[in-house]
Amino acid sequence: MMQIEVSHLVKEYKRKKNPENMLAAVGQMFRPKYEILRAVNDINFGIEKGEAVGYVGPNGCGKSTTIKMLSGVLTPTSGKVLVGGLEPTKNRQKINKKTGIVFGNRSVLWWDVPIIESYKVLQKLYEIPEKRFQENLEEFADIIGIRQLLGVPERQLSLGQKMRCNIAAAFLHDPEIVYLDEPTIGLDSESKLRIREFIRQMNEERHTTFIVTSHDFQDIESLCKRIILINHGEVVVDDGIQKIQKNYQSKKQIRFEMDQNPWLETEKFTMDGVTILDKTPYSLVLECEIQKVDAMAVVDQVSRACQILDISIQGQDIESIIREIVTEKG
Ligand SMILES: Nc1ncnc2c1ncn2[C@@H]1O[C@H](COP(=O)(O)OP(=O)(O)OP(=O)(O)O)[C@@H](O)[C@H]1O
Repeated sequence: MMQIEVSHLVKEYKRKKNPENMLAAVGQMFRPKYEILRAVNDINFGIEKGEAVGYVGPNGCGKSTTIKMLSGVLTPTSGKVLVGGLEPTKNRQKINKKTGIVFGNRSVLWWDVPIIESYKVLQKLYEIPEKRFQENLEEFADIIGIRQLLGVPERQLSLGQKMRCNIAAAFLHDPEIVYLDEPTIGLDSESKLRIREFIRQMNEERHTTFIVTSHDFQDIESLCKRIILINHGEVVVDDGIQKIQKNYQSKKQIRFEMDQNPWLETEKFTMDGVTILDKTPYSLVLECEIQKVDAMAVVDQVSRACQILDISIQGQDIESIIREIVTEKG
């Protein structure tokens, strides 16, 4: 059995129609008109225990709506969600104990009491045995770097410190599944790295399942092996990152170091499907369309015109592949 099972999931929101003009706006005050927005439209996927999945897509595509249904905050309009075999909306307490949620732009800690006091409140709320609480605290303190922060109220912490304390808070009750919503948004690179390292460790050592929604593809690439791409409330791609990179790649970059650059004065490369991205007297960076031209044929062409000193070939990064898929299908 999958740990998370989503089948034919649909969520519709009923919302007031935006008036087209002033007159309509006045009319709306007396007799409001509503429209139905289908934010999630027949979504299906399964996630196994211990998987780390990137749940990505453009603004407003339905990511948060899905996560809210997985955590039991929202009831689906139709379709089914099962988390550990339970329907989240009907088992809120059990689901809460199994899961943790981290919002990059929201805190679950109290503003003006020391972090440790907030943690103790969570300990009571989640009924965490004292021994386990202390063990977790001890383990997290160094990995995510919060030892010195435990006695400080949240209001005195920097954004990065605050976020690290919030992440640790989400793991105190040994959740089996953790939803991360933009976990590193707005953070400095040191905090980003620390947070990613901590999450990776939880995934590897405790087999915690992760669903990560983030617009930062470094989060996704460093944490997840699989991506579910959503657009307009539907799953567009659901596959391993490496497979997506292999199957959807449309371009490659080739960088040459050379004794002298024969294309220095020209704007165009001599082969169809190849564009010059950058050039100096001793280097040339080309972009090749995979469908049109073979990278080795390009290397061959360059080697006829000059002496190549070094070559590196780079595939497209996952962010630009995802962007292309969204533009093509959207
Ligand atoms: N409470 C609500 N009432 C009405 N419409 C809503 C509500 N919440 C979300 N929506 C709409 O549903 C759609 C999906 O929103 P959702 O928040 O799930 O997107 P998202 O993928 O999480 O976006 P983002 O990347 O910007 O966080 C959007 O068009 C949004 O305007």
